[in-house]
Amino acid sequence: MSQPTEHRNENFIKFDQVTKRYADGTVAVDNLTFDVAEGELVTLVGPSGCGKTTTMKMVNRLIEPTEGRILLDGEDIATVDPVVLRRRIGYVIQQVGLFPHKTILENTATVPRLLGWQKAKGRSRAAELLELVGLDPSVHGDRYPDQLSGGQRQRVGVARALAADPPVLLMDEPFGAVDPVVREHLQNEFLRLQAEVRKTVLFVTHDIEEAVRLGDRIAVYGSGRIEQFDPPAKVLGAPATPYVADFVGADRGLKRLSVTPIELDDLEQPPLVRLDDTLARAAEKMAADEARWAVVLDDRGALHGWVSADSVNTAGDGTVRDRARRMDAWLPLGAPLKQAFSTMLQYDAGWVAVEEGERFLGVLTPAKLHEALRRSIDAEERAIPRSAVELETVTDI
Ligand SMILES: Nc1ncnc2c1ncn2[C@@H]1O[C@H](COP(=O)(O)OP(=O)(O)OP(=O)(O)O)[C@@H](O)[C@H]1O
Repeated sequence: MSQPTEHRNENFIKFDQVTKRYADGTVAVDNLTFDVAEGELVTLVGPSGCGKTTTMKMVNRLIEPTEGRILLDGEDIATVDPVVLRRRIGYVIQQVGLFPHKTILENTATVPRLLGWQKAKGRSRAAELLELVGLDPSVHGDRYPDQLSGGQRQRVGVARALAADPPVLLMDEPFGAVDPVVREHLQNEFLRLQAEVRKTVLFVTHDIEEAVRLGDRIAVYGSGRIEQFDPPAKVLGAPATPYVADFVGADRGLKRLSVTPIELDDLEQPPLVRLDDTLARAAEKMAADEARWAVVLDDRGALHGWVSADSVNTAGDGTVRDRARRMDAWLPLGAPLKQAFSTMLQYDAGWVAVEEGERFLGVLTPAKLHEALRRSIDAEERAIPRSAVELETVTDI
């Protein structure tokens, strides 16, 4: 199902000077030009009435442009029969529109059945899809839509849109009607799913947090126009216009936490001791670094926990194993800073260990996290690597 990225078409969906003027004269979309790469997830974000839905519905020809062309994989969609076109495009909307008198399995198999698949093949494909979106077909498959929660119904909507394996997905506020906790859950699941199926996705939302979390790139809409079309970190770090800065909000520094990865240069290197080291040896290492604690690694070099200088100094003979405390707060390199921050809070810890595979790389402290965030903003504005940013002052927390 996945597309080989090396052959990725950089303009899989192409908007070429597209304008939509409704009969009453409203210009919903004004001379829009942008490209979406194959396998890319682009979020369209902006206030109500700015033209996001109109943009999206022109792709599956529910709305026809007044001027300009839209190309899908090089083909002008105006020349394609809309019914044929829509088979290549999955469509997920907020009010999922499941058939109330059909079971979940039958609902999911709707498109394969329309395409003339055998019933058994359609059902097995539907079961596969339900599993993919996190619903157990043996539990939920024979239920009816009103026997599912709102979040579960949205998942069925996604499964149904994927059923005929279309290369393109259009999603119009698909998670807009569920509460924030369920929404975050659905977003994470959708990201996991997208990593697997690699569809080319246009995703409409009015929620900047959602746009940032999901998009490979974000199109920030003003009235009928795109004000900025960039990756999330760039939109947050270097808003192209005062309008975008205002739209992404004063707390954009905070939002950046979720799109800024932990890098090797962000890590501190506390003294390292092994479980089998003697306490005397551990005390020596910490004294040499004037450190109040050391990270404890197990025999394989993976994180075991930590040991404090106090507990080592006051002990007699023995090994670190006797005094070490377990520490489960660790993250992989590249995890977002936001995850590091919430892990620190969850474990009430002054640091988190960062690993690659099972190899311990160093620790991230609150001061380093703050520094990484400041560097990333500066780096984005000046288009230089984060490690190249010189900070004038670094606040110790
Ligand atoms: N059929 C129509 N006739 C006239 N004007 C329309 C029609 N459909 C939409 N519009 C207008 O076009 C503009 C863009 O609408 P659109 O639905 O694309 O916006 P949107 O960004 O998706 O908004 P929302 O987030 O509220 O769904 C709005 O001013 C809207 O009132």
